[in-house]
Amino acid sequence: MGRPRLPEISVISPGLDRRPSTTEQLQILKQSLVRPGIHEQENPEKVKVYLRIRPLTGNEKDKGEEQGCVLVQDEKSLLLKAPKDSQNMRNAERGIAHSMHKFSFSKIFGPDTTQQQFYENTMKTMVKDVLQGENRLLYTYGVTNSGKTYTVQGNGREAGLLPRALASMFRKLQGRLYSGMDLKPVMYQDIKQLDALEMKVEESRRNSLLKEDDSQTSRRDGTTVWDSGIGGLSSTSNMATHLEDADTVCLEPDSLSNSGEDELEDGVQFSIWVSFYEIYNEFLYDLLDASPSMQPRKRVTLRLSDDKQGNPYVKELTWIQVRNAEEAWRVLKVGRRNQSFASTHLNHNSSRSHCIFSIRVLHVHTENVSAQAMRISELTICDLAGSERCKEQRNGERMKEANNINTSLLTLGRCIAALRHNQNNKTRPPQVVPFRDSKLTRVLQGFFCGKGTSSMVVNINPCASIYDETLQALKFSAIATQLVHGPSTKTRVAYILSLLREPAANGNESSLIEEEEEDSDVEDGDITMLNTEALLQAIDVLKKEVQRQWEEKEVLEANVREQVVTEMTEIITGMQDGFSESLEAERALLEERYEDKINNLQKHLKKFYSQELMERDQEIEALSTALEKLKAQSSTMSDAVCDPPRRSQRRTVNSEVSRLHSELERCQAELLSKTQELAKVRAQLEVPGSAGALTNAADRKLEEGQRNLRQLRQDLQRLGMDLQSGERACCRNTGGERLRQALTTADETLAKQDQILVELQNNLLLVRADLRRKAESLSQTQTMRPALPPSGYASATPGSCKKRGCAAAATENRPPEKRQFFQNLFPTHTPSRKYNTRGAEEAGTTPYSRILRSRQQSPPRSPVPTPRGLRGKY
Ligand SMILES: Nc1ncnc2c1ncn2[C@@H]1O[C@H](COP(=O)(O)OP(=O)(O)OP(=O)(O)O)[C@@H](O)[C@H]1O
Repeated sequence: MGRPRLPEISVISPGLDRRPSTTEQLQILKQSLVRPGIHEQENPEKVKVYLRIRPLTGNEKDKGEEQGCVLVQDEKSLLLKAPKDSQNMRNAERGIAHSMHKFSFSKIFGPDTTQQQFYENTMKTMVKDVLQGENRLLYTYGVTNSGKTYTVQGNGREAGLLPRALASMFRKLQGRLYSGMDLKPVMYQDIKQLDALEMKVEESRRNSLLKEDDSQTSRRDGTTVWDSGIGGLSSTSNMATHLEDADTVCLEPDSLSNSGEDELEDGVQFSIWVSFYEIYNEFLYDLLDASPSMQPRKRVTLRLSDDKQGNPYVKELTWIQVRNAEEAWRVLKVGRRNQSFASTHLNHNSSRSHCIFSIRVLHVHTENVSAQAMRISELTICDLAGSERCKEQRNGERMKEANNINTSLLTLGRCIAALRHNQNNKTRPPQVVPFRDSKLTRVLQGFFCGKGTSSMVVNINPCASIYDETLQALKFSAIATQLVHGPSTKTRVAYILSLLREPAANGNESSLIEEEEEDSDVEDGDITMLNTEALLQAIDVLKKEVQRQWEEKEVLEANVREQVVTEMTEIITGMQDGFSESLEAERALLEERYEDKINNLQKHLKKFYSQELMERDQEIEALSTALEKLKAQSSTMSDAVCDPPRRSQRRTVNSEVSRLHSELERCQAELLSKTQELAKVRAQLEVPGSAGALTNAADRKLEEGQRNLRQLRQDLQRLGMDLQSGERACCRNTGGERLRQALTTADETLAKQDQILVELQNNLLLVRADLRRKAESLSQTQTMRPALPPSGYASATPGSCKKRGCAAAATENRPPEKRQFFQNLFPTHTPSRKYNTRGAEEAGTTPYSRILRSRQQSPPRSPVPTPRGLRGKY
């Protein structure tokens, strides 16, 4: 079953709507007693969180970004509705998130709000408070491209909060400015009395900075390259920023209408000093430390330090005394040029650093100009870098920046959450506020620890495509809306002491720290006032606290891991589904495409073959008509013309065939006679006494036989040719099956003759081998019989041997010659060869072979070779 359904709307910041607790009510009462009139304000101690919605650009509207996901319900409530393509909507569909979120703010400013209206409703009071000696911080928070820089610095003649604040401040201080330069703010909030030389240095620093502004203004198109000093990477600041459009701030008259004369303390003059620095990749850079050189140079990083009271301050930060709003504006412009900008996928001129512009006001009593008698107040405006999803960054440097930005913003969020926890849970041990975990929170720490108050401006961009990021930013700000400006937050020592006083926490009923000590120096950080035992116990308590926090973090980590795994699994499942869907679609598409192809092919083949069939039918038809015609012609000619010549031809063939047969028989007879002669010779050879003579005779006979054989072969060849010509003649005159059959028969006969010849040849070979044996035995006999007359034998034996050798050589050479002859005669006719292989078995069975065998008994006949031409022809 699915998860339990969540309510449709989540109310993220209930803090604004809840009634203040009794303690808070008491505090408010106390405050109202100290500062009369404050009770009239609504929740005066609550941290102000303003929301500003920027208008959509024409381009964004064209892209369909306007989907009504940001709805202003009234001046304090905002409703976010997840657009359909957002991750939030997907989560809502799975039942793990809400699709609508309601947020409450101190005040909401819609897209139509002008810069002046925004200033009047936010910063105007802060300027007044600062001039009355208070410390104020305003910081902007939001996704990149949501309008933070526009809100703080402005755009062209649409001056933002900062120039307006400067202008307003100088307007209020008209006639009340301290002209001397001998007092300078240093460290956290101290004042230093300068000597003549130092004053000179300060003077020249200011002048060189203002001169630089002049020179930069004159070459506005150039680009300064700064070496950020981090990994040798440079950050380039484009001078043609939107601030450059306005050399002077254009402020509407009514915003300056109020002179602050009546609000300012009597007998006090004011000296205004400004500083401008940025936190880029967790390094601090002085933006007013500009030298006139145009060469790229390594920027010097600033260090953070703590004063004696543990208040953090930026060491060696440049402070410039400004005498009017214009000078302040020029200083701001110089600093702005040195700021780290880069083009992100959302904002082509995105601030990649947190920039902090501070105005310190020295309240100088005209009667007593010593540093000790001074008061100092500060207005700090912080333009935070935009939070952006790291995965959107395609560039390594941008990714690193985004990481650092997100880390410091996360730390800020943790600090705010811890502060809220401490404020809301007064009975429980307080949490350590992790100010030290990032540079940003460290430099802003004072404003969160009761040394001043802070206000937050949340900028949002109503584009549907960045809805998820906007939602995160608003959730972040929702925590801040629950903060109240409490008294000074406890220092670490005070925190330890609070742990020691907590009997339930350390299990020790008798607290080691006496209540009386609470307001003593210990509370302010002097830990040496404690005795050793107390310190040891403090260590134990701290160990336990560390252990507790460790366990808490482990649980948190496990939860986060589980959430990440769940989310990743969902993403992977989503991806899998997507892939299988696209695979299915692809398969369907391919199937469809191939089906189409097959159909096409079938159609074409069908067409092709039907055409082919048609053509064949036509051909058959034409051939049958031609055949019919031929038949008709042949039938008409059969009786009258064809008969006599056919009969005569047949006669000619028959006579030719019989002639050939007789010739063949003659050859065979001759061969037989030779064989007989050979046999006789063999018989003679068997008589040892007359061996030499017999061998000679046999040799002679053999020679003769060879000659005859050659003659026979020639005859056979001739006969073949004759037969071929006879066949040709037959073919010319007779067409028809019968002639072909006759020729085939003749062919077969000839093949058989051929076989017989082969057999004869084999016989001859045997005879020769026999003769050779005889000759050897004869030569042996001769060696054994020395009495024989040497002349006859000596002349006869070698000669005969020689002859025999020659004859043997000649006979050995014959078969291949003969084979060659037959092969030449029937080069391609396989049936004859087949016949040769099968001849042995068929010779005894076919009637013709029987005849042949009988012929071998009778006088030999000459074999008839098969004419090559005829074989080729048929
Ligand atoms: N209220 C507004 N009215 C008109 N234009 C605005 C408003 N707010 C912002 N813009 C315009 O929107 C664009 C982005 O604004 P801006 O540079 O101030 O965003 P950002 O939040 O500072 O971005 P980043 O964090 O990346 O620096 C600018 O062109 C700016 O002029």
